Amino acid sequence: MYLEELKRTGDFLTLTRNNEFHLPAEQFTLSNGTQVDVIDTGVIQFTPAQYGQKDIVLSSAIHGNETAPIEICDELIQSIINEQLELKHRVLFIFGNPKSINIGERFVEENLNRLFNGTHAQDGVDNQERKRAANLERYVTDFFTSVEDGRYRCHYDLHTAIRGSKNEKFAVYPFLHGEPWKKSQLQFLLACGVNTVLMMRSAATTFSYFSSKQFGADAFTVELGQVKPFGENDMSRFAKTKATLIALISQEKLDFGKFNPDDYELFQVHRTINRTQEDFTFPFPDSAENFTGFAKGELLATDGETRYLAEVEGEAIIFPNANVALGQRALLTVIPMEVDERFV
Ligand SMILES: O=C(O)CCC(=O)N[C@@H](CCC(=O)O)C(=O)O
Ligand SMILES: [Zn+2]
Repeated sequence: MYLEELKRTGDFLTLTRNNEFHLPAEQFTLSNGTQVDVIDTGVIQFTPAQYGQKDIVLSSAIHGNETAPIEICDELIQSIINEQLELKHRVLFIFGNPKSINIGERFVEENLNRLFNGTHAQDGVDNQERKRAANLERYVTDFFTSVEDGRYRCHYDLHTAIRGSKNEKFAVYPFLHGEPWKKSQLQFLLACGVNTVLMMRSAATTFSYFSSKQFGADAFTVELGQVKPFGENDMSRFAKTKATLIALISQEKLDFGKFNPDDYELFQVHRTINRTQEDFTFPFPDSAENFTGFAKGELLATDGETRYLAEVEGEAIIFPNANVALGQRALLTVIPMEVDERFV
């Protein structure tokens, strides 16, 4: 039904926004031999006739108001369908939460990025975001497992942060359960304009953790700047990211040259502070940026009767959000770390 329009315009984002919850699967082949599979609303897979060793997932709009990554992926999808960009590898694009894009909000009923790794099936709750998390898990599983074993897998889940950040772009490296972090991934992120990486130290319910844990994918949550409405993003700030993503999907191999540890600012998570009480506050204003450091003993947050004080000099705040649901993460704190033997 919708195929002729999609073939003509390549505008999968509009098609997705016009079908908030479901789109019937369809398939067609580009004249360059790439097979296009629309799997559901917001989910489209490209399979070149002769594909290389990489299986690549690029997701955006897991939070609907984080528009810059949506615009980047929209442009990439259009150039693939319009045949200006030819792929070397299998690629799955995902616009996570179409309805939340349309209402310009982080989520509709429940934060989609807290529902992966099976959390969508817990507590007897049912809503569209839970259904979507279950479906997205299934689509990613099919994408990674419908080809032979032993292929290279990666998943970049693209976001923007609610607050400004001292380090404008940064990535979250999901907990690897003791496996080493990869210098080549730091190099890829640097080429995307992301020199700052946070190492998580525990399991999570995020999309990137799901792909990392379940499929051994090189997976990251990538924060590309601050949340802005459509049309207000300065796309020149994402030029390196877009160029590197294009290189990833259209070139056999990427060459980053020699690894230099001085190119990076690395942090490890010091602790996670959850909101457990209605009365949860921060002592700092909404203008306080991610990566702001606090002196040892300074107040970081108050959760009911509990006062959280900085435990180490320079403990820095990431993603402070006093409005999260009870039981959810309201703040991460991080401390600097160096490249050492745990990186390969
Ligand atoms: O700026 C904020 O407060 C949140 C930005 C955002 O959506 N971040 C992700 C990070 C996911 C991760 O920890 O890997 C999120 O909170 O879901
Ligand atoms: Zn987000």
